[in-house]
Amino acid sequence: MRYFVTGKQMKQIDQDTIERIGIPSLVLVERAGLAVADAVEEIITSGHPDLSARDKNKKNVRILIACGTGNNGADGIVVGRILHGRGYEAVVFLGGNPEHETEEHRRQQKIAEALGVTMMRKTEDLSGNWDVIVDAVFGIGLAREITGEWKNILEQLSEIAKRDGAKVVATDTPSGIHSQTGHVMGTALRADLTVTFGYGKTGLFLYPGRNYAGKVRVADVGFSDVSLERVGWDCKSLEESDLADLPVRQSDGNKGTFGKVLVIAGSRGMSGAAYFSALSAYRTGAGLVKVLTVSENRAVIQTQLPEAVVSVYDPDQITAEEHSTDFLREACDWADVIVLGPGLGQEPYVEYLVEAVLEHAYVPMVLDADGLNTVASHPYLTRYFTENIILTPHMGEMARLCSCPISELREDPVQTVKAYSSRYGVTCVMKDASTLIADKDGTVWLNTSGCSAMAKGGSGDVLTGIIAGLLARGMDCDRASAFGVYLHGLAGESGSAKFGENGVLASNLADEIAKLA
Ligand SMILES: NC(=O)C1=CN([C@@H]2O[C@H](COP(=O)(O)OP(=O)(O)OC[C@H]3O[C@@H](n4cnc5c(N)ncnc54)[C@H](OP(=O)(O)O)[C@@H]3O)[C@@H](O)[C@H]2O)[C@@H](O)CC1
Ligand SMILES: Nc1ncnc2c1ncn2[C@@H]1O[C@H](COP(=O)(O)OP(=O)(O)O)[C@@H](O)[C@H]1O
Ligand SMILES: [K+]
Repeated sequence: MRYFVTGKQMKQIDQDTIERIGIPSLVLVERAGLAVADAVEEIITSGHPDLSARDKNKKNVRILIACGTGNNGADGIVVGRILHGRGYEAVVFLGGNPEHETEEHRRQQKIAEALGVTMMRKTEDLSGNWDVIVDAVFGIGLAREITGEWKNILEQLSEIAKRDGAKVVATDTPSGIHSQTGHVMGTALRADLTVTFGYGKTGLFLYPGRNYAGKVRVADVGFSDVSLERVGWDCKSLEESDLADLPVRQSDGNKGTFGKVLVIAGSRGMSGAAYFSALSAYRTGAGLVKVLTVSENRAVIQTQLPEAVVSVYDPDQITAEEHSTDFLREACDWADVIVLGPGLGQEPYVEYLVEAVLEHAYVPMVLDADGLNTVASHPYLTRYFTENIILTPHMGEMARLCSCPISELREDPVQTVKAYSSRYGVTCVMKDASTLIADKDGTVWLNTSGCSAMAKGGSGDVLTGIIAGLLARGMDCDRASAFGVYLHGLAGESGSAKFGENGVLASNLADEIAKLA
């Protein structure tokens, strides 16, 4: 498990470390600079064939370290000094108003001067045929939109990096990226690698920040989890080692042991969504899957997925009259887990169907797609929400549920998803390129697996089935959601390795999940 923090929380952790624990600020700055210098040297000696060839003559390797006036800049001066000491042609550029420089910054300048490190303050032309540019302009202290001189400098560095083919290594955060939201604050410098200190910053894993950060490495520079516990964190994130926590399949289990999933999905002319959800629930390990759909879909589902039990209804018989939905009550009583919504459509009968299921279901339920759209257009249905419900909206559906534009949801996505789930006491999976999951207790999980291969029709239906399969295997709503999203992303990555990022189909995701879950 990894923990991500906001810039504000990281500042408090800095403070706690310095003031309560007693590690001097300058020691942290030294270790931060060392971690970046090591990363730069790794790129020089291994990552780049041209550079490793010239490694024999390190003086020919040209490194520009661009420093701001805060402690991010202080880290940068340390990077310059260490690389200078190791024999590289390291040039430290000091930008901004010297009067704003921090104490650590000034101390590091003195040390660098004493060791003969090349430092310059010119801003008009930073060209220099650089092999590596180290970005130490702004870290977690970035407080507002970047304008004026700094905007020019960052844009210049961007151009130079492109022109020279230089690798860019960001110190703590790519300058210009907001460490909490991932927003570009006026302009930002795109990195190949970001070496961030202590804990991942949420903004490095949310788009567009995730694109600017490149590969992210979290370096241990001396912070302790004691401070993290005192200060708190923003969100957590699963990693591969957490998969060991997936429920073990009992060797003496039967299909009842592994749970019965009821998939209420599909409409006239729309059977695919029901199929993908049902298939994925089976592929994730559910014992028995029943599809409840319109009569027209019976033949096609039975042919595509003979392993599923198929039960059908005539939509014309579903009305506001209570007894018209009695069959749904019986179906709900049978299930251990319910999936409600994929491909249901928006005809008027769907409102009665969704209401009846929400009212009569007492087991964990994944509410997706048209189930969500129905709730969005009939908000009174939220009165049936319980802690057993997982909502899986993509950003468009979330915008409908919250009655606000997507741009507003993205202003602070972690707060958006957290506010929704705590308002309604549900688990909310807000699907995006970086999916966020919030549980009713206010914990937010940020997913880092997956790739753009998953941006394709049917992919969301597969996720719904995966979460249902994990619920059927006995996981609780929060963990089934977080693990389901993580596994779904891993399936996307392994599907993409096989079929290429353009060629993956939803059915491939369902197949890949079989090996992962
Ligand atoms: N001991 C520690 O504290 C440790 C800190 N560490 C490192 O320090 C970093 C945090 O340092 P920090 O707090 O000094 O902030 P930083 O990111 O350098 O930026 C602040 C400067 O930028 C300026 N500024 C901000 N926004 C601006 C804008 N839009 N446009 C223009 N200027 C703007 C702001 O100016 P001001 O607002 O004062 O005018 C100020 O001068 C952290 O990311 C990590 O790298 C590690 O070494 C571990 C130990
Ligand atoms: N660029 C991306 N990177 C990672 N995951 C993505 C990306 N684009 C989409 N996804 C994932 O793919 C799924 C798409 O779901 P959804 O939009 O509901 O699809 P559908 O309705 O077609 O089934 C979501 O889980 C989403 O997080
Ligand atoms: K930076």
